[in-house]
Amino acid sequence: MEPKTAIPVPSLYEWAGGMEKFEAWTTLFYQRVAQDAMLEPVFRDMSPAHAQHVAHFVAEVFRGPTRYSDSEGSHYEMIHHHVGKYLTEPQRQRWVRLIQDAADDVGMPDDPEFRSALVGYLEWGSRLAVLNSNTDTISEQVEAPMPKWGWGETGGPYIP
Ligand code: HEM
Repeated sequence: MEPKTAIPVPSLYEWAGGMEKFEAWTTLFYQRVAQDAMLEPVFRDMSPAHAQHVAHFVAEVFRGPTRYSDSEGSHYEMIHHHVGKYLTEPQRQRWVRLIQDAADDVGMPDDPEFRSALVGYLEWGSRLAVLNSNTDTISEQVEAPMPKWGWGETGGPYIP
């Protein structure tokens, strides 16, 4: 019997379609945020580079290139952007809803394994953002490493 060849498991970044896909996703999302009655006031003063920075941050967490931490920020700085913003649970839920709709509309992979990992990350990250926003101090170390996210319990995409 032929031994099974091990197929390397792609990173979430690779499976999603690379940086262009992340940038298209967050660009569409923040265009919609700017038109959303609940979230527009929260993001009214965001920088023109905001959508790109969030794309590069999540791409790096999903094991893509280290563009965010090389030149745009760090995990500590990302947390710092949320501190003292006093975000609410309804705002978080709206953020999660809109970013998932944008994932559908830019054609992010919709297989169960990828979406399980994506939703898990968005729930985790958005809840931390709300927690951090409701304090005025950061307990995280300045040199804290970027988080890393993987496939979780499913272990990888379904490859027949
Ligand atoms: C996985 C979840 C999240 C990630 C990865 C994330 C990431 C980021 C990053 C990278 C920045 C800095 C952007 C820049 O450099 O311009 C930022 C800023 C910010 N985020 Fe988040 N964020 C998340 C969740 C949320 C949620 C749920 C909210 C609100 C409901 C929120 C509100 C904000 C605000 C208000 C800023 C500052 C905008 C400004 O510059 O005025 N974030 N976030």
